[in-house]
Amino acid sequence: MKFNIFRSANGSEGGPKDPTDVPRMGGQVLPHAEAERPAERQDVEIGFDQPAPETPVRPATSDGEPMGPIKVAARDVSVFYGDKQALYDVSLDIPDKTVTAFIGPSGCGKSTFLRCINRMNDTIPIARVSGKILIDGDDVNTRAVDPVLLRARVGMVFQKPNPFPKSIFENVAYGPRIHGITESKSEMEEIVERSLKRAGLWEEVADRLHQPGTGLSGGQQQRLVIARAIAVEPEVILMDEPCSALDPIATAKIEELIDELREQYCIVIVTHSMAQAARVSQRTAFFHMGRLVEHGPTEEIFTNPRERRTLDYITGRFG
Ligand SMILES: Nc1ncnc2c1ncn2[C@@H]1O[C@H](COP(=O)(O)OP(=O)(O)OP(=O)(O)O)[C@@H](O)[C@H]1O
Repeated sequence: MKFNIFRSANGSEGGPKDPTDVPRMGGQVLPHAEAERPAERQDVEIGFDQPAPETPVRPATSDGEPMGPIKVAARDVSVFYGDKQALYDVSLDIPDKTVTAFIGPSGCGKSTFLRCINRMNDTIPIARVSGKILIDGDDVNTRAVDPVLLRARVGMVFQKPNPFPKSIFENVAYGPRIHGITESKSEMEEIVERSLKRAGLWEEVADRLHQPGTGLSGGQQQRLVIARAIAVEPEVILMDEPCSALDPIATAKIEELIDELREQYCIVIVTHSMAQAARVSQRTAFFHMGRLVEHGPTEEIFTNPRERRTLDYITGRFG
């Protein structure tokens, strides 16, 4: 099922049922003040006469492994926090069915750019975004797009696992229920089972679905959060340092899962770990001081970067 992220002409949403009584973003419950911020704040009118990029299948890796068509296209994206500019004219094509890693020193704008993709920057009162983010050619920064529906289409996984204080079952069923994906009990059970299986968690929780999600280990909680995101059938999954709070074994499981999920989704991961970027991604984008310095097949970025700054960063000279 593909969500229609656009509001209908009368202002109601064009997608599935979207109750406004439960503020949430990327599957995460939000304080009301944040969730109720007007969606229109970020609308931008910037000249953009380039069409959405063509979507040929082209190599993702230097040895020619194919990648999917372009899913997310960013054009001249800048972000300001008050008077301070955090991101400068970032243009980047992000392919489908591929893992793209964002790397760069602390404060270079990786998370800021990630949050542009599902309009999470809307939740930061002083943030202002200009430029275009297109998903399958649709500009996400227009009045017509409902950010809540957008965030179902573009799921997000955070650094710290954030299951709801509900049962394992309810954590996963929550999204499909509020989006009106199904009202049938048996269908919901199927969705929950399928999502937990895809997230590699089913075997570990099948016999305790009605126990609290918060009772799971950190790594299991992170896979539960991924199952929750998957349950609403997103097209893009954004991960902001998803393993930084996990031990090496839990990290390995999440990395394995990311590798499996890329067959189906466009995945973008922010990571501080160069080794992780090398292990899980096929494409890498290197940011420095708010600018996208270079991007390309991960292997090329790590073995033969074009820019001196990239070389210095990956060899540990700064960062
Ligand atoms: N909510 C905010 N309010 C004000 N400034 C912010 C906010 N979020 C980020 N910034 C600033 O924007 C810049 C980019 O921050 P961002 O978090 O995107 O970088 P990052 O590369 O993801 O860093 P890290 O790797 O440390 O998470 C930094 O200078 C940061 O201080």
